[in-house]
Amino acid sequence: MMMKSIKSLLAESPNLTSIPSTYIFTQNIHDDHHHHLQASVLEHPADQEQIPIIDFSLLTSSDPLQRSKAIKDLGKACEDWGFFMVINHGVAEELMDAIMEACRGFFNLSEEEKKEFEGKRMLDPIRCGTSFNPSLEKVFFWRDFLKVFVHPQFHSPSKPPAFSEACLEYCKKSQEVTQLLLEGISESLGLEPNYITKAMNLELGSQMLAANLYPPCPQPELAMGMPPHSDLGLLTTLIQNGIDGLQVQHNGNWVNINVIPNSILFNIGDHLEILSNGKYKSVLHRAVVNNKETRMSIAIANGPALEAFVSPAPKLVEHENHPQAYIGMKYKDYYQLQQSSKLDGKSCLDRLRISN
Ligand SMILES: O=C(O)CCC(=O)C(=O)O
Ligand SMILES: [Fe+2]
Repeated sequence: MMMKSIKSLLAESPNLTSIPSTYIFTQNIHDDHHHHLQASVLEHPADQEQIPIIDFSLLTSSDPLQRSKAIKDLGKACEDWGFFMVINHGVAEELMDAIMEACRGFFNLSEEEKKEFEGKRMLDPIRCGTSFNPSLEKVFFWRDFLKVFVHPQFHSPSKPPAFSEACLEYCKKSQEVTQLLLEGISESLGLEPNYITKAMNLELGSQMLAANLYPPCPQPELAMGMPPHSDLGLLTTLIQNGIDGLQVQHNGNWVNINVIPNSILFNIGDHLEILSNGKYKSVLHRAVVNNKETRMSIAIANGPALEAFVSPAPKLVEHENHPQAYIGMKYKDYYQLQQSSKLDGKSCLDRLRISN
């Protein structure tokens, strides 16, 4: 049976003042960062570092000097942070609003209607639920989700009616940006611009859209929207509904991400870490919750083809200085491993590390 969503939990107890004990995230109780989580999210300390901003229009510039500088900046952002905010990306604001509204519409369906999209198996193309993997978790996350495979085959829930068109269009447009970023990243690694596209067989690339809903939580300092994790795939695309809550780990600190309206966030996934032989690392990030407004985010995990075998690019493996640091694995096997495990830091990628 499907576990109760956060949405229905709140619908049944609209005056909830304390969260059920199964949502109390005690793992970090002695962690200062977590203790002061809420305060730091609301205060937005001005002196806090921020992730790099990439101006996409420079990356597509016809001026070779400007373009090569943009590629250098992109490489630096990947190396230093693994997370960056892209502006001037050309994806229309209306389109970003439309997909956000479509996802909100989905979450607003009745529990009965959503049942149809519950999805039981890992590779079911449409799957909605709550937390991450409730059957394995002792503590649940304050999050409902919808996951949809949108490439190479496009799938979409049939409800709400506007979902399919908004989703198709948004995925298509954001994919154009992702593709050019991956070409720039390829170049920044000293590889042919189309190396990643070819080696990962991106024509059949696996793209999974994950919509996250974080309703207001009466005790936000005790709960977690999404625990520290890295993403699978090459590059994740992330947008939100104007409400902050994402934190990224940088030099051992949790940094609040203040998202510039209408920008798109990107972050390095585990498979780019493998492909780059560890030069670009996937980054730990988490989502915190608040007690005022419903936060939504929409991620697209842009991965290799399910059948692609992912291992470090031979050009980036050097026996003396950069020995091969990860064993290769088929993307499909990694996907199934990750989705059927607990979401726990970089534990999945750790299994592929070679200790040199
Ligand atoms: O909600 C967020 O900002 C983060 C979501 C996320 O990390 C994910 O969907 O993988
Ligand atoms: Fe993530």
